[in-house]
Amino acid sequence: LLNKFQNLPPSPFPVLPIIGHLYLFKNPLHRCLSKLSDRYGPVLFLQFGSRPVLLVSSSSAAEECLTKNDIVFANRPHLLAGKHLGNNYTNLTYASYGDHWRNLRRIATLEILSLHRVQMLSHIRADEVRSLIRRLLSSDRNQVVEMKPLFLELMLNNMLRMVADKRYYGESVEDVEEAKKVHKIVTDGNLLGGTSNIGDFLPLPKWIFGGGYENSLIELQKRRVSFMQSLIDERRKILTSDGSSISKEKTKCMIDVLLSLQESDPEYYTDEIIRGLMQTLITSGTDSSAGTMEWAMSLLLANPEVIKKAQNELDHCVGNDRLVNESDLPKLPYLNCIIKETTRLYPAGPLIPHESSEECTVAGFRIPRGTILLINLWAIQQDPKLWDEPTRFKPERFKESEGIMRDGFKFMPFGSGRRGCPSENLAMRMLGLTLASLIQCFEWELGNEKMDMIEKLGISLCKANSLQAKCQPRPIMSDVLSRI
Ligand code: HEM
Repeated sequence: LLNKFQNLPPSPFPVLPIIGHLYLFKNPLHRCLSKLSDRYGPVLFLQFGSRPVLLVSSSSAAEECLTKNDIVFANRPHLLAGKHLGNNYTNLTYASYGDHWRNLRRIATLEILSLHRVQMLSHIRADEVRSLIRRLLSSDRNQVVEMKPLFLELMLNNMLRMVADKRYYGESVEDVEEAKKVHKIVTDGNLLGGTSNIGDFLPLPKWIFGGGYENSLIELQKRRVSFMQSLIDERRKILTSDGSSISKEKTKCMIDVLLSLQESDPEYYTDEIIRGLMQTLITSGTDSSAGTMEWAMSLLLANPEVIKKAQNELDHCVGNDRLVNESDLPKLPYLNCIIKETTRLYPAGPLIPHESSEECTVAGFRIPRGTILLINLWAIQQDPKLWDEPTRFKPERFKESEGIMRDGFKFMPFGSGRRGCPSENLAMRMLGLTLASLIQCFEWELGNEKMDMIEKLGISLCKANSLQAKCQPRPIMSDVLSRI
């Protein structure tokens, strides 16, 4: 009644004192919130403890938020993780909309993730995929391979080589102790960054809730800062060893580019800014891409006819006398449909978080300033009103669509608007090349009798239990495989 009077969107009843609607929530949150929307409507007003939340689960309301109200909703919610891991909300992912965020976003898109630079570093991705293939070739034919760590290490090597020209996993890693340290920094980051912290929503003293969590964040951030700084120092030493200035021609990785910018504008491009950008790319880039790879392979193993079709496409368009490469990807529309269908069912960011900086209206309702917006992308991408057999894995449904990873506001795994993912191009290359290579080179089967598709929502939407698979080199590719 009160909501109606204030023209707020409907709310499930009752709203309890202090905890609000928190009593309704279970993991995984995107599924639970989707059920609430089915029951109470696609535009809901919730109380996460003391914080007001607008939950949007229809494509038309999402469109309104990300077009007409895109600037109003271009902030991120301030949560404890962003305070510590996001360097007091100053990192690209966590920063509020404004000049600072715009600058970081410009540097990321123009200097680091531009088409040109991503293209220039394609040899890194090709190298790392070859290294993964060698690891799979060296495993015993009947051995069950756990895929999750392989994908995580692949994506980490990709990102760390792009960022710092260093690899930490797999073959030819010199310092094993250092590699272990890096692994721990990343996995702790995924764990803590993805933990929901009740203390963010309840106005209770820290010593009751969240004290231990906050201490872990602070301790992790110390380790991260010291690791990132050591990489910067190392690159600075290499680049300036001949006493000359850092010209653009000398730059091999992202830190180099940022250090060359630091030479011309030391006040803005401080080491702190460089560390923040490094950290953002490594944390946003690895878990999301590795998780999506694992979902894609799981769906393929559960649907062997789809692998066959993709193999036919590869044999036809690329052949069997060389490995697939990134420039083949536009010629592989069925592979593209597989990636789309994977990210439809398992979007890495199933609940996209924004926050309103002023009052606005959505679906005719009044949305107060400071409201957290959660767009339930997972629910929208499986909305039975928009999708035929929404829960089925059917890559063919994207047959008529073009290469782009968007279909209005009903399919947008990389988000949309100002805060949309700046790295779609890089992610699609990493996913496309890895998946294509695994399909081209191996026959796959499940490693255990039955596969589960249980979801776990951490920093991104991951498979709770690692995919177990068996693979055999395809005889038709034996010549190529003997040379890599
Ligand atoms: C399968 C892979 C990926 C998916 C599905 C994905 C998806 C997303 C989504 C849904 C968002 C939020 C959009 C919004 O708030 O409206 C996002 C933001 C972001 N992504 Fe990605 N992403 C992927 C890979 C990557 C990679 C590889 C990088 C970097 C190397 C990256 C960097 C970022 C950053 C920095 C943001 C925050 C941008 C901002 O707040 O301005 N992502 N991504």
